[in-house]
Amino acid sequence: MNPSQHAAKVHPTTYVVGVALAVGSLLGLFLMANAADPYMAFHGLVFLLACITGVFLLIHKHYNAAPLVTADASKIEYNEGVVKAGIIASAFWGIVGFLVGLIIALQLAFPDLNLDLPWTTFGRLRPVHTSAVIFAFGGNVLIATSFFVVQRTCRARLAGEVAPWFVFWGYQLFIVIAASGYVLGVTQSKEYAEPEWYADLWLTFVWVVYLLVFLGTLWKRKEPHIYVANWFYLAFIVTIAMLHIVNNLALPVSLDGTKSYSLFSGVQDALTQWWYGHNAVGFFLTAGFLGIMYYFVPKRANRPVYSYRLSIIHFWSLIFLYIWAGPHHLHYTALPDWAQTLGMTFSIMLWMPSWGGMINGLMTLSGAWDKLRTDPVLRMLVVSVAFYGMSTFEGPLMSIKAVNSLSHYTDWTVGHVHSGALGWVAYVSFGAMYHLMPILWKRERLYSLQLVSVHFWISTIGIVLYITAMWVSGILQGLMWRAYDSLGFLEYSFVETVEAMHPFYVIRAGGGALFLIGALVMVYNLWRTARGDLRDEKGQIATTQPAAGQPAAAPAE
Ligand code: HEM
Ligand code: HEM
Ligand SMILES: [Cu+2]
Repeated sequence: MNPSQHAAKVHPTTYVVGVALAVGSLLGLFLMANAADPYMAFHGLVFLLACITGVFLLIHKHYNAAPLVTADASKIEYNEGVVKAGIIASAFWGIVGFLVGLIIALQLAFPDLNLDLPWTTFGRLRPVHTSAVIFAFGGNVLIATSFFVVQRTCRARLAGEVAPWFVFWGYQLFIVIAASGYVLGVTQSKEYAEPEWYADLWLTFVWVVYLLVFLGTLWKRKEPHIYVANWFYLAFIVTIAMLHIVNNLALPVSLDGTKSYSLFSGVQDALTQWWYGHNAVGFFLTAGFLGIMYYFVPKRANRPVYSYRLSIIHFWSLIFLYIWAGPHHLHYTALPDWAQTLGMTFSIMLWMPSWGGMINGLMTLSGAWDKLRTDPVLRMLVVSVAFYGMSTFEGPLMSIKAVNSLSHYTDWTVGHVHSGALGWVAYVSFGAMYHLMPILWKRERLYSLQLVSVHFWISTIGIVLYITAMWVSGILQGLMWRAYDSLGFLEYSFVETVEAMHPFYVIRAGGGALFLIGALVMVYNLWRTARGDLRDEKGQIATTQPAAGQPAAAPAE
């Protein structure tokens, strides 16, 4: 089959998607014209524009389709375009998310920065930050790496041609609708599940297609064995679908308005929400990123996984234990006491499988520790695993009711979150992005390993400033709240405790700024790599890739 023959043949799914996009455009137009509130009208417009763009992309793809069968039939043509798009989106949303994080950190230190406008207040920007970093940055990293890893480890091209692109663009549309909604004040007020019912429905649809693409690729595999990274990715995709659907069960007030009411109320609502919230940590921020660890750490170190048996044991115990630990977010609330104790017990047990994963990741470097000296990308990956170990030690500690009575509601929690988020999630993502960049853009190596080192050190100092400031401020805050004088009166008024936090909030913002600068250095390095530039690390002169025949610079890995 030659390219022209291929381009002439229209795959039936192309028609189906084309018709769906046309219907979607009409729906968007209808909502724009008939919405019950201006926010729905705006989101109708966004949906309309997205569908029209989709039609153009479909037509473009049809006429520019690359031939799927190459001269060498034994070579598998991996779908790398969508992985590339995912990496670019990750870099973009990462910068947005870190920047908004820095802005809200500055707002806590200097409240005037709320600007007295509804759209720019802390309350609206905070969910923009959490969703941008977790779902937009983290989500795109997970989609991109899972699409890459499942193809390579199954030795099969990604299932579907339009479907993976639908997952990618559909997910970006969800992010835009969610974030613009927050700024306008559209929220159902469930932490990490703020988007309203229509955005939730859209995400459900996109997510099911994601699951089908992933399963379809596993199905086509030429490798009899399913590599452990895929187990973690699959657990992440399936469980997130379940959590998302149950926690978002709600009744919209009308089909053309944004507002809805949750099906749950009172303590049932709280329990469902934190079953969701905790397992979003367990399956989005942990299982998914463990999938990344299990592929990229062995690859980068060029060593096999330390223990395959340990990976299976810790996989099953991790997913079994995580799902019960949610009540540790509801200590000393109206939740029955036995449920709180159950949550605490499972959280403490969770320490073991978590450290099983950490040990497996770290010990994979046995015999390759020297590479840490020369390869800053591997260093980033290893430090991420160490942070994973640290935050999964701190978590079980904080779940103990006596400890939680001090830590709950304080900045200690925020510090715990960011040692996991910055140290583990972001670092393992950066490592994977650095590793993938030269492979996807067919470059000999990264533009500059020295710049990776610069990124590593700037952001490590940033993380340390962030989490130490939060430990001190959190414990100080907790102690001030519970201090009584000799007559039994509270020692401090609330505003005094707020004032005491100020210096730590300034330090945290400084740490966040360093983290953001580090990420900007990374984006620069990735961009130069994509362009094909190489930095001569000694002479510091930028050159382009060496021509054929010329000796290539020695790769540092
Ligand atoms: C430049 C980097 C970052 C800065 C300056 C920053 C700053 C902040 C601030 C100021 C808050 C609000 C804390 C409060 O309400 O008291 C926050 C919350 C949060 N951030 Fe970040 N952040 C950064 C990066 C990240 C990343 C990379 C992630 C995840 C991958 C993340 C996840 C979260 C989460 C989950 C919360 C909610 C915490 C809670 O409710 O306890 N952040 N962040
Ligand atoms: C064994 C593992 C872990 C356990 C047992 C655990 C336990 C806890 C506990 C007890 C809290 C405080 C609840 C409260 O007082 O409100 C908490 C909060 C949190 N943890 Fe962990 N943690 C673990 C690992 C992680 C990791 C690896 C991450 C991130 C990648 C993470 C992200 C969070 C977030 C985002 C919150 C804040 C939720 C909120 O209030 O908005 N945790 N965790
Ligand atoms: Cu939790």
